[in-house]
Amino acid sequence: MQLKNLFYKIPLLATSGSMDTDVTELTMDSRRAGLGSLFIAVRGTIADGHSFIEKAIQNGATAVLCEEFPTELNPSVAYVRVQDSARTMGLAAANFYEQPSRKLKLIGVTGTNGKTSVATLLFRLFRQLGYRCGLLSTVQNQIDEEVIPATHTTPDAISINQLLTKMLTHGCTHVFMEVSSHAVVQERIAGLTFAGAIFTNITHDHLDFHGTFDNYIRAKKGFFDQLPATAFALTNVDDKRGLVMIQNTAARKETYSLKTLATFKGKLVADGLFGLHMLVDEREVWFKLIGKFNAYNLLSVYGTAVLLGEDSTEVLTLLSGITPPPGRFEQVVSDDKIVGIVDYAHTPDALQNVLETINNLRQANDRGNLPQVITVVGCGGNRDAAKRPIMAEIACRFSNRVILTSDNPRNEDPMAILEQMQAGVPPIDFKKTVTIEDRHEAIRQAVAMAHPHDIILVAGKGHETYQEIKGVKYDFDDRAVLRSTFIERANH
Ligand SMILES: CC(=O)N[C@H]1[C@@H](OP(=O)(O)OP(=O)(O)OC[C@H]2O[C@@H](n3ccc(=O)[nH]c3=O)[C@H](O)[C@@H]2O)O[C@H](CO)[C@@H](O)[C@@H]1O[C@H](C)C(=O)N[C@@H](C)C(=O)N[C@H](CCC(=O)O)C(=O)O
Ligand SMILES: Nc1ncnc2c1ncn2[C@@H]1O[C@H](COP(=O)(O)OP(=O)(O)OP(=O)(O)O)[C@@H](O)[C@H]1O
Ligand SMILES: N[C@H](CCC[C@H](N)C(=O)O)C(=O)O
Ligand SMILES: [Mg+2]
Repeated sequence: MQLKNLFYKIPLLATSGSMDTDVTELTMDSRRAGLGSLFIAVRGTIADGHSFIEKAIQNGATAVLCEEFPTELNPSVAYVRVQDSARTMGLAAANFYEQPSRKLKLIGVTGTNGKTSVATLLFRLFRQLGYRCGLLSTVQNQIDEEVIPATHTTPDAISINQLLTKMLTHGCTHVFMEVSSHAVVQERIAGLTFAGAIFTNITHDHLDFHGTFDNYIRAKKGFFDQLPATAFALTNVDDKRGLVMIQNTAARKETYSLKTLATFKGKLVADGLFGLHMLVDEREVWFKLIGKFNAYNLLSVYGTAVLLGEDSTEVLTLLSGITPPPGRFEQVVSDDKIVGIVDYAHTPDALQNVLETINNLRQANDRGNLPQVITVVGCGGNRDAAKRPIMAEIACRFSNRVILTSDNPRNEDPMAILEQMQAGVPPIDFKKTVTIEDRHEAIRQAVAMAHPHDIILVAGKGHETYQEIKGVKYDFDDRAVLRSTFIERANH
């Protein structure tokens, strides 16, 4: 595609060289530039893409998109200067791939918790309704049957447009994607045309990246502010910030609630290990998902399907048979009936929700004793440090025993993270808390502490199959470790 077509309707500040230059691919990484590439220089959190312009040209880039021209311009290269190269990258990627998001129904899900759950439920529901669908999620990307590993919750703008194009080629009509707050701030969704957007909730997370809670709210709201008038914006009005999200959107405003009047109204009748018993728009339904938070997820999925024109009865019938995504309240039970629960709760709110759910589900034995709740939990390195003591305190408040351990320490010292967690343990709970850096050993100890019918919550990693330490991803799967430890126990 010629540069001038690539920048169709995109405001440019200056150009140098020929706008007829042919561009064969887009890249924001000089190491990936090849012959005919347009290299997009983005200012990142660690490096400044502008310092790699020369490298990209050496690797074959024939055009450069940047916010500042290099002091020396190469006469055989075309340069384009813009106000914001990350945003322009999104707009240009949409032009380059001929606006794939406009050719299908793209639904974005944002919120601190529940994005993967809602996007995956929608994907599964719409496949059962007979559509070919795409999914962009933390767990994996999917083009109908085909699974493509995910590196991010929301990929970069070039990858999104490439994936959408592939989805179109495979005949997909609906795509469900998670929109992380990082993605909004870094303009990974610029240039996409959404048919609908969903807000789940907002609580403490990622303050390392956003600085303040207000900035974090603004980031999420930024998604709704960008929506076109043709889209719908479906928000959870039971969340304190639910209405703030849609305050300035041009999209059609729709709401869901378990507590108050809303476009889609639900009521929780009962929840237990069987799942959820709800009234949805006055109709009685049983779902297989566990925990009150999933009542919200299901209601938003139902609302979205109805807003997309699906028959409400068929939607409820299909939804009642749907199972949760991997690593979300996933149960691994030992032969002697110790209940292991692996859950991706990695924020204070999610941890509290999942532990409250577990506490509500506990049933006393014949002698009137309640089973113990043993929680194994850690907090990620190079991520929000403020949540560490809070999560430790929550684990203590809702558990009989707590084992603090590692969860992707990344480039931080694992013991330093654990010390920050320990700072949140109230003195009264010192006795029931231990710290075991090695996650495998931590799970082993939890199993050793457990009696039949006790519940072991292993929180934070869910579907993850690795433990990331100093840039290396070691194989690690909470579910597999629980299973093998249960077998070891049975053999002793
Ligand atoms: C903090 C963060 O979001 N970082 C993302 C960001 O990287 P960055 O700003 O650090 O990039 P950088 O290393 O400073 O480099 C700046 C630019 O120079 C370029 N470069 C760099 C080196 C070189 O030799 N040549 C070159 O061209 C880079 O390609 C980049 O364009 O832009 C990159 C490209 O899009 C992302 O891969 C990267 O995600 C990192 C790996 C990451 O871990 N991100 C996490 C925090 C994240 O985004 N998480 C959210 C989910 C959160 C949630 O769900 O709760 C997500 O959407 O996944
Ligand atoms: N609607 C919800 N409200 C609160 N907590 C939830 C909700 N849905 C799921 N959770 C909890 O949060 C955890 C993560 O859920 P999920 O993976 O769906 O969230 P996410 O928003 O995709 O997370 P991430 O930011 O890592 O992509 C679940 O394992 C569960 O414990
Ligand atoms: N999408 C989140 C996932 C956190 C999962 C947890 N296991 C961790 O590594 O902190 C992030 O990248 O911050
Ligand atoms: Mg997710």
